[in-house]
Amino acid sequence: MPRPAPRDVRTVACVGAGVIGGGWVAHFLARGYDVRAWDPAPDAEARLRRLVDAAWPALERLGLAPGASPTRLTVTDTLEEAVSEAQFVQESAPEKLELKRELLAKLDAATPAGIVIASSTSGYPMTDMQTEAVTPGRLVVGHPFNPPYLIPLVEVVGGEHTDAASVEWASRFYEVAGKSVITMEREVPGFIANRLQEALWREALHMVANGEATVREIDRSITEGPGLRWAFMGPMLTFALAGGEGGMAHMLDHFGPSLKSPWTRLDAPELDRALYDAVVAGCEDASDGRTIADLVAERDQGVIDVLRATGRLPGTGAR
Ligand SMILES: NC(=O)C1=CN([C@@H]2O[C@H](COP(=O)(O)OP(=O)(O)OC[C@H]3O[C@@H](n4cnc5c(N)ncnc54)[C@H](O)[C@@H]3O)[C@@H](O)[C@H]2O)C=CC1
Ligand SMILES: C[N+](C)(C)CC(=O)CC(=O)[O-]
Repeated sequence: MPRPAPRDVRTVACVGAGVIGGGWVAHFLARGYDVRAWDPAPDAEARLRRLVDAAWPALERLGLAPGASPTRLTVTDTLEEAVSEAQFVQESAPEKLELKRELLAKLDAATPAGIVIASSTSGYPMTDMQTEAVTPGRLVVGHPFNPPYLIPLVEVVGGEHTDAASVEWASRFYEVAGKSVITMEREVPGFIANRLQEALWREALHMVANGEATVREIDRSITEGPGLRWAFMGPMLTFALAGGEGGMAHMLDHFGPSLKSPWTRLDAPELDRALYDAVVAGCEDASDGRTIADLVAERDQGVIDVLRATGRLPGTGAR
């Protein structure tokens, strides 16, 4: 099967169907693709269909592509059946390097020649994952954000043995499929957004471990503060405005020295039992009795509201 033009893709395979694989399945179904999914867990199909059913009301509110339907999902018994007729493959298996290496090699062997295979990895460079594949030139990273059916961004990057044409094809395909793409020129562990998120997360864990802030305060500090700005203006331009009429130059002259202040801690905290328990208990407390399903519905509505308010609601994806 030759590599189709991105616009001509009709069938997508999703391998690994947990939180992210399931989210990709929901996204591709809503965009009008036929989706073939495989996951080795015995309860995977029931879990996946529950996830799609829970996401569908939000996707209907956003607007479905013509012909989009959950009935266009086929869950297969084997990996080979999932990918044998796929025109694009999205891998979303657990974040374990050896597992990713073996799985990507299996996918490479089972997927028709030339078809692009993307990994959802949240941090491994493709160079480290493509070591066992016979044709690594078509393997790319396509890093999504949870839930992939609502958050537009995908970070796309190849490894040392990836063809530039595969990276370009994947970027174009994701755009056709309704995503907002950053195509990275070079590999950076954690890509762009996770490198930033992890810095914030690391400091949050330090604060919980040291009793400096509660989970609830940490979350409010973002949702009532910088998070409101970040939904439409990133941290760079936001800080340029901190320099008043002098813009970023004045901001750097004024606040640059504070980069060396003790707020910036470079080492990750030890994730020991006490910190683990404090973070889990803090999240339970901050949930105020809401279940995970309640929080998912609340998050989905919140993301839709923000996209709508900032004029970024995606189109229905008619191709
Ligand atoms: N959870 C998140 O917020 C995000 C996760 N990711 C990435 O997505 C990938 C999947 O993560 P999650 O969905 O969170 O994990 P998950 O644990 O929810 O799902 C993983 C799924 O993979 C299945 N699986 C296990 N072994 C497998 C194999 N050999 N082949 C295929 N599937 C297999 C499991 O049965 C499970 O359903 C990881 O690479 C992760 O780094 C990326 C962005 C966000
Ligand atoms: C927690 N995580 C590192 C797996 C998160 C991501 O990779 C992206 C996201 O959804 O924030």
